Formats: sequence, structure tokens, C-alpha cells
Amino acid sequence: MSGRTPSLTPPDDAARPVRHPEAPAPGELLGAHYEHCFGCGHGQPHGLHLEARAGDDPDAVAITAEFTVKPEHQGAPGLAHGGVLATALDETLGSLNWLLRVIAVTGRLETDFVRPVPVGTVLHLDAEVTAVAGRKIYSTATGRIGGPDGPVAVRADALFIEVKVDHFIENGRPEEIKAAMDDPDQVRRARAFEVNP
Ligand SMILES: CCCCCCCCCCCC(=O)SCCNC(=O)CCNC(=O)[C@H](O)C(C)(C)COP(=O)(O)OP(=O)(O)OC[C@H]1O[C@@H](n2cnc3c(N)ncnc32)[C@H](O)[C@@H]1OP(=O)(O)O
Repeated sequence: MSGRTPSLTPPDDAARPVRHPEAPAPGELLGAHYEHCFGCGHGQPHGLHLEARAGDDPDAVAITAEFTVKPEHQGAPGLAHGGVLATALDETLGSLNWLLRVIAVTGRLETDFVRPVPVGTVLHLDAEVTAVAGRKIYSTATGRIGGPDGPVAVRADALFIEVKVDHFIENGRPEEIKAAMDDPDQVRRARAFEVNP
């Protein structure tokens, strides 16, 4: 068990997170935010193919997700690579933005690796936004093995920072940006988030 860095503690005047009125309904499966995302995209053969759902409690900004550890995700023989597990946590935490309907990127991710996770395991993830302060979104996640109520194998606290679509347009490699901008579905998804007041 480790202590958290101060930047992961919300300020006293932070706001309680609120689900956006047009957020996916409780239990609804969220689609991939980008086909080629290593975490959730269907176009990445070795990706995590993580599947996230809006949490059941309508009063919480929460997500559940599942990730099955494949042989291509190994670090040590027969065990998931720690960086892959951190990716699963990051992706699940990033999915919370669907419920807030903001675009945000990971600024900080602090991870505890509590138990080894064998290949073939389904990692059951839960993530929740704990507070919002301006552009800063504070969140926490756990990953359990052996079932949704099994022992915690990994956990993380994170700080996401809200950004505009321009963050990606200005920083992404031009060919992928162009391909994304040429895809009407991708543009529609991005714009829907950007108009969030
Ligand atoms: C179309 C749909 C697509 C949707 C796409 C969604 C993709 C999700 C994918 C999963 C998630 C990821 O992996 S995202 C990929 C990994 N992350 C990244 O690539 C981010 C790289 N970093 C950056 O681009 C930048 O550092 C930002 C955007 C995070 C922050 O830069 P900035 O916008 O200039 O903001 P800045 O003024 O520095 O900081 C704002 C406030 O946040 C605090 N802050 C900033 N960074 C940190 C930090 N690391 N640790 C603590 N605190 C921090 C500052 O102290 C400040 O607090 P105060 O002074 O206001 O109090």
C-alpha cells in the first residue's frame, strides 16, 4: 500500500461529479471511442478490447469494464504485463468521460499492483469519478480477479485534465488525424463531447 501524491487529492472546494443528462443509460455498453485505440478499439488485433458499461447507480459517475488477459499481454511467463494492466485501468478511467461528456486525457495515474494476474483471467474493473475542480477530474479504479466481487489485483487513482478536440488535431500524427476527420462517425462523437457546456 502506498500513499498518494498530493496532486491526486481534490481541493476542498471541488464539486461532486454529475452524470451528464445525455450520458449513456445505466448498464449501457459504451462503444469504442476510436477504432484504433489500444485499450478499446476493435481495429487493434493485440489490443485490450476492453468493454465498458455505464454503472448501474444513476447517482454515481461510474463505469464497469472487463478485460480478458491474452497471451500477447504477457510480461512474465503466463502473467499479465504490469503496463498492460495499467492500460486497462487508464482506459476504464478514461471511459468515465463518456458519463461527464467531456474530453479529457490522463495527467497522472498512480497504480498499485496487488496480485499477479494470470493469462486467461478476466479482470473486472470498476471506476468512479470522485470530484471535479475546473478542468481537473479526480477518479479511482479497481480491478478484481475471480469474479466481480473477487479479490483486488490492481487499483489506481488518477487525475484527468479536460482538453478541447484541438489537443488531438494539433498533436496527433497528421495521417491518423486526417483519417479520423474523414470519418463522419468519429467527427460526430468528438463534436458531441465538445459542445458540452
Ligand atoms: C474525440 C474523443 C477522443 C477521446 C480521447 C480519449 C482518450 C482516452 C485514452 C485513455 C486515456 C489516455 O491514455 S490519454 C493519453 C495519455 N495522456 C496524455 O497524452 C496527456 C499528455 N499531457 C498533456 O497533454 C498536458 O500535460 C495536459 C493536457 C494533461 C495538461 O496541459 P495543459 O492543458 O497545458 O494544462 P496545465 O495548465 O498544465 O494543467 C491544468 C491543471 O492540471 C494540473 N496538472 C496537469 N498535469 C498534471 C499532472 N501530470 N499531475 C498533476 N497535476 C497536473 C496543473 O497543475 C493545473 O492545475 P491548476 O493550476 O489548474 O490547479
